[in-house]
Amino acid sequence: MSDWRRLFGLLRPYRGVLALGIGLATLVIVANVALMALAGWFITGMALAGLGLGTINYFAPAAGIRGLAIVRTGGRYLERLITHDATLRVLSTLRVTFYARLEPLAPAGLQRYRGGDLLSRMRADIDTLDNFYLRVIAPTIAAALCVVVVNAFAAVFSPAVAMVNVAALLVAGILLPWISYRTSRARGVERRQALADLRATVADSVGGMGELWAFQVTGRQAQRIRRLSRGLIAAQRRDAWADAVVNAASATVSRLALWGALILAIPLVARGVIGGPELAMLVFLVMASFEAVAPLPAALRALAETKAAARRVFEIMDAEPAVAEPASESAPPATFDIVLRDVYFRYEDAAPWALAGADLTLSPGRAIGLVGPSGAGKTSVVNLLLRFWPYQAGAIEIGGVPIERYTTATLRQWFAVVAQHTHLFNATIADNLRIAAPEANDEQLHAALARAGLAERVARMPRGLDTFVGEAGLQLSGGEARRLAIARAVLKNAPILILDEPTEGLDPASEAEVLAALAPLMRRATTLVITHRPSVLRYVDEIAVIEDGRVIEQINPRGADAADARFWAHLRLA
Ligand SMILES: Nc1ncnc2c1ncn2[C@@H]1O[C@H](COP(=O)(O)OP(=O)(O)OP(=O)(O)O)[C@@H](O)[C@H]1O
Repeated sequence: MSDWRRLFGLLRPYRGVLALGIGLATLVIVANVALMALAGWFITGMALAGLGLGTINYFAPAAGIRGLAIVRTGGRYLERLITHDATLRVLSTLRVTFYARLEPLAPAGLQRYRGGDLLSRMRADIDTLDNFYLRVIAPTIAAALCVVVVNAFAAVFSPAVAMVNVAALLVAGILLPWISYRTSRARGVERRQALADLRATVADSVGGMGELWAFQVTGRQAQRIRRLSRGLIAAQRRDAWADAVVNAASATVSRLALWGALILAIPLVARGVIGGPELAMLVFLVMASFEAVAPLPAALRALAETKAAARRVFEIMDAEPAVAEPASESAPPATFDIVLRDVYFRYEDAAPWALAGADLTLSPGRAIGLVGPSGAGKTSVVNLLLRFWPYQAGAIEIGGVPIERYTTATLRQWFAVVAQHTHLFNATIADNLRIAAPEANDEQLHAALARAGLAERVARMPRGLDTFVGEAGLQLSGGEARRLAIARAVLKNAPILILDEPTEGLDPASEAEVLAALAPLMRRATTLVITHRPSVLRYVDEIAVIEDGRVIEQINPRGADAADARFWAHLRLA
């Protein structure tokens, strides 16, 4: 479906209100033209009456002028109120739909977009789409209707004046805007892209400010931002110039139309076909009628910009999630044992295999430690279990059922994950914990913190559970952030527990506390622990060694030889 049809589709539910908005916009312009024409007629009539060249009843026209002024002001107010309200509704629906489509794309489908770029699409591009109705559709239809009404009225007095006026309006309203559109179309795309690049770079720089200072490259980054900013300003300047030229040309055409009307209408007065007041009325009408086409150059330019924004928004909305959801679900498994059988997986088509024939079995109530060198495929196993990515061959089953038979929402309910890099939201400790259990009361939150060994630390904070953790949890130490993540897992109390380096960043005493807290959870769940630490591996029932995407060995860490240092050396833990 073309982008334009989709944009019209978005407006469809509000078509009644939007049509009313166009009706009001037309009424406002017609009232304005009528006001000017009537004023011209009235002043001339009064002047002639004052010279004794006729009589005039000034009550009716004076009342008409007042009435038209009221219609113009009231109509404009109502039109703005109605159309902006409807447009904002369209945009808020679109924003919600966009987010709903964005969410399932994470993380696989969003890898190639920069965070700032996505934000830009969601905010600025969607905002730009309000142009479609407010700056493109409404003014164009209103202009067309006005040109017909106003010139039909002018034709009653002089068809020739009406024809000249229509021709001038077509030049000012269609030909000039079209030339402007042709020249600005490419620039619209270029400017959107320049703006998105600038936003993404600024967002990136703010996020990585610490690194930029540490490596002393703030100057280089500032230069980059300056360069992008200059590019954007240059594009905006070119637009402003194009605007100025079109506006000047349009003003010239309107003055020529005025002269044309005078040249054609004066002989009519001389021949007695129309009176002096009608001449003034026609001239004012011609002059005022250009108000109808004044927004059209901007409308066509907005069209280019709207199209570019719509493409960027629809690109995300059309992207298919990397993993497909099943049409119907299997019943939940009776047990949560997990089997990976000869699994082959790579992140992209041409990329090397991250898992190449991986086999692994996990049983309920038992913990498996997954060890192996960096890049061996440990995190990839977790990515597949959570269905963040689809795998290319082999099978992964939970309780004997292939994981593809469950929706991602159902499947992920069964997992509690303490990831290597847990994201903490810039919110309170309580908010961060309730991600795992939205209904949990404060008592349950305190209990979970106690089990993660964080209760005392939180109790010492003046605002306790309501303490803000800062951007990405920056106001907590690495160890505290990790324990908060563990408290989340405690709260979720899921049948499958994934621990990715759960004690990284903790001193030996805290590590022992956290492991003691995790031990009861591990006994209840099917547990996979990724770690490099022998201290953690002492808590698992089995160690699986993974290398180059394959599990090459499964060993018992509690066997007799585990007392020997050579056993651990053999695992080559970093
Ligand atoms: N998101 C990704 N996109 C593309 N390739 C990836 C991605 N994540 C990992 N890889 C690649 O897949 C391979 C396996 O990575 P994985 O993260 O599973 O290793 P790992 O054993 O967990 O390593 P580490 O111990 O360093 O975390 C690596 O070659 C890595 O470069």
